[in-house]
Amino acid sequence: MKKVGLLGGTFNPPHIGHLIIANEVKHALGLDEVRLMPTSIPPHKSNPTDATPEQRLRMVDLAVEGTNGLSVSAFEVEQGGVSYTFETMKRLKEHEPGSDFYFIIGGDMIDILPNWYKIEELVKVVKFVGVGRPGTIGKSDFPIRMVQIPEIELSSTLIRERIGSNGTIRFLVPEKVENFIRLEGLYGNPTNN
Ligand SMILES: Nc1ncnc2c1ncn2[C@@H]1O[C@H](COP(=O)(O)OP(=O)(O)OP(=O)(O)O)[C@@H](O)[C@H]1O
Ligand SMILES: O=C(O)c1ccc[n+]([C@@H]2O[C@H](COP(=O)([O-])O)[C@@H](O)[C@H]2O)c1
Repeated sequence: MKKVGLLGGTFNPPHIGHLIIANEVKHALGLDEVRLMPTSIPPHKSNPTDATPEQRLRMVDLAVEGTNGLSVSAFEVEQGGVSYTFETMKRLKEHEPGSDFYFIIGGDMIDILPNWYKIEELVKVVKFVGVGRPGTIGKSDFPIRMVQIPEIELSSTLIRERIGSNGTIRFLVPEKVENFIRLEGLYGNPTNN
């Protein structure tokens, strides 16, 4: 079986924290690849109005460009609607019966896992892999394999706030993502710092 990691997220925008997580888990668990998979409509947060699903997908594409073993999955964006992980995994497993999926989540998601759609059934069809995140508890009664990573206090929220206040986002997002944000004029005032 091919060992495939999935890092689902809103990626509004993707930041280096996402890349660190994906790469650390890939190496720690010896996965064949990790796919970053942007949601269409995220289930547990308000639907972003500042970037379209296609723009978020494009930014993830740029973020993984040239990386070894990291790629992007357009599966949820193409499906449309609310991206419930249970539904996604059911369909993905049908598409790829030869793959074993590892769904990667950060501490904030671990904390709200009991509220996920059909979680009791979901934990039976997918292996959850957890990573710590500053400011979260990151513990669960559900089976989650924890991977130790160098934790980073970085979020898409911080990136959006920095751009909005004309602050620097240099090194916090891949250079190509920053260029795209500026070109498209996303998140308010594109920074020149
Ligand atoms: N700094 C981080 N440390 C650990 N996990 C993270 C980090 N940033 C994001 N994640 C995890 O990556 C996945 C996708 O995150 P998402 O795209 O929602 O980014 P975010 O930074 O949490 O966004 P926002 O600030 O808009 O809520 C989630 O499982 C989240 O827990
Ligand atoms: O299926 C659910 O109920 C569910 C609830 C919250 C989050 N998720 C998934 O977890 C991933 C990270 O979510 P988010 O909100 O941090 O972008 C993303 O792939 C979501 O679809 C899934």
